[in-house]
Amino acid sequence: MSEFLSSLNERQAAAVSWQDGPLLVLAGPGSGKTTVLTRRIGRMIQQSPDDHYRVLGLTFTNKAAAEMRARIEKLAPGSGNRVLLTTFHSFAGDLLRQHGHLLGLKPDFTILTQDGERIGLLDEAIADAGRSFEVSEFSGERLLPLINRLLENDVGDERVEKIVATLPEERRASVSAVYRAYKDRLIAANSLDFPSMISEAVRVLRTHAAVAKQIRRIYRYVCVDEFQDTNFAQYSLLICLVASDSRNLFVVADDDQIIYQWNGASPARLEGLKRDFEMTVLQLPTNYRCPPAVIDIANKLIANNSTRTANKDQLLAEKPATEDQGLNLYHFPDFESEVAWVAQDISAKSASERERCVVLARTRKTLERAVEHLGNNGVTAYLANRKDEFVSAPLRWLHAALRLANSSNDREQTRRLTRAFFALEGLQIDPAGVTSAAEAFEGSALRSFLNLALERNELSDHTRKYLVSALPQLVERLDFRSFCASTFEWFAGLPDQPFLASSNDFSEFEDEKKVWEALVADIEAQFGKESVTLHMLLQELDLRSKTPPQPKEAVPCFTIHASKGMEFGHVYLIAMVEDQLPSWAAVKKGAESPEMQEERRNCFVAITRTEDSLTLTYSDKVFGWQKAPSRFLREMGFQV
Ligand SMILES: Nc1ncnc2c1ncn2[C@@H]1O[C@H](COP(=O)(O)OP(=O)(O)OP(=O)(O)O)[C@@H](O)[C@H]1O
Repeated sequence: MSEFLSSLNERQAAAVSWQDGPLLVLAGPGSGKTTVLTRRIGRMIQQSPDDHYRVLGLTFTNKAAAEMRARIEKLAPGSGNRVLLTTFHSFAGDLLRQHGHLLGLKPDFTILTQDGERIGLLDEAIADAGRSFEVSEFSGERLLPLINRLLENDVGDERVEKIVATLPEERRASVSAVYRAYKDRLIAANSLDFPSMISEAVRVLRTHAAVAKQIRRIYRYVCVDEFQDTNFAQYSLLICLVASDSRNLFVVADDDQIIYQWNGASPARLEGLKRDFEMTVLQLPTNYRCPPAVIDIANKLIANNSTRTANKDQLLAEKPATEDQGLNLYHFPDFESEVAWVAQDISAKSASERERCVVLARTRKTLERAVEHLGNNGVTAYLANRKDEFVSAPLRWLHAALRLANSSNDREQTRRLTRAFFALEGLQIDPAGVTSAAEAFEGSALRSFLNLALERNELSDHTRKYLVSALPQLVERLDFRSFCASTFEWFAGLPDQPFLASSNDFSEFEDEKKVWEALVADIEAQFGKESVTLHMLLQELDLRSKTPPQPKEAVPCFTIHASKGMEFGHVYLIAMVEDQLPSWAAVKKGAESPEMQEERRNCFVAITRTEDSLTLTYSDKVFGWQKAPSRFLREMGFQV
């Protein structure tokens, strides 16, 4: 038997052996979906040494892409140049760097990562559209969610008015005009936001058949992990990428794990996929992760959702039952005693078992209490905080300098550069002065910054030397690698400033330096070091979270969304009350609402992270409010 099939069950082996045509692997948590996806890619590459086609694997997070790359490299060493494992956004970014000129984009386009920047542009688009809006009702801030939805749903200009049909007629035309103007503004500013990266990539492929044909020739096989999370624009991209004659699309998905409905994911997408690609469906019901008692309550819970795929197989536990079943439910008078107990229970475990624990909850607010109680019991806890931008002054300086080298007189980046410089050197350089000098000086804000800084007598020798040698590396030669190295040397040589070391400007520096190095290494591994240009580096950095890795010995406290795709020895799912899980919003929408079904899937995802034991807790009072036990506890078969 091939090494790619060893220890797999019959259905998993069938999925790994699948060669041509469309296959949907529809399976529950812990059933080996990621395993079969990576093994199939490894097998295909290894068994076709004389072929040149590439396999494209699309994921939602860079973490998942990196993990799959590592797994495939282990299975089929040296396969790197025949596989592209990347996120939808990174793929779209790469496509637009190469072909965006067909839409008027330059390869060094900027990604707008902050809502503030997008709102500013949208306000300008409202003015461009020449509509007389009442500002309070029709501001960029108010319109942004609607624009997001239109972009995420790949709504063409001609369909906008139908989509917003509930608005009065005059407003419909206005939304349509602003939508068009916003997209034009983005292109004119040589920038994109996250949703428009996907929709513009779709536009290139739809309007330029030769480009689509070339991509389909290179990537003869397309695979998607966690397909259930795709929004409509991502699905449209997929349709453009898969050749309609061969339909070599391999998708793994679980409709019971759709928890991004608010981001455009929908149970209907899987139905559309089956219909559009005439997918063969293969189910993998065997669960290798959870104890049988957990599988039992998971099956009972999810059976209450009415929008599931018809005929979906129940999960079957592969693990044998143990005496204690690995399942507990505890009830407390109030939330404080609940989290205090959880913290004590975790702290009483051995160090090695503690490392296998996780605390899960629907909201961060409840997790913050758990972190505090764990700390009181001498246990370090880790509450992941998604970070889209660096916050320490050294990294802010580095990032702003690189961004300015890429878009030479950007006011916002100039402002960030001068603020970071003040934190590092204690010297105030007026950003408006830099911008106006740049306008007179070939447009380079970095060059004008250098000139203005060098005029200042207060500049330390160490910093003067750095600026004189390093900034020209960047401005004249775009040698960002030497610039980064010189910058880190400059940071290391800055005089100790103990009063600053504890301030927010510096406290995260060491962590952020490691994150920077890891991100750059990851980007270079994905694209090949020599191919990474400055604008590519910046765009890819914008697509990646700046969150530092979890300290090894810390107990993670995750929202359910953050725990997706992971597994833990001991799971503590806390605050199992109405208004928490299910959320207040879902309770308001009603028992049969799509929101309530999504909450049930959240609960399903949470409990199926369990490898050995699941502990559910709830209390009568949460944050001072009387709360009823979660309806999901009853649905799982508990008497509450
Ligand atoms: N045939 C098998 N024999 C033994 N263990 C297996 C087998 N298939 C998968 N596993 C194990 O089951 C666990 C879950 O596998 P994997 O992470 O691939 O599942 P998944 O379906 O992607 O899960 P989720 O949907 O929750 O992300 C892993 O620890 C994996 O090693």
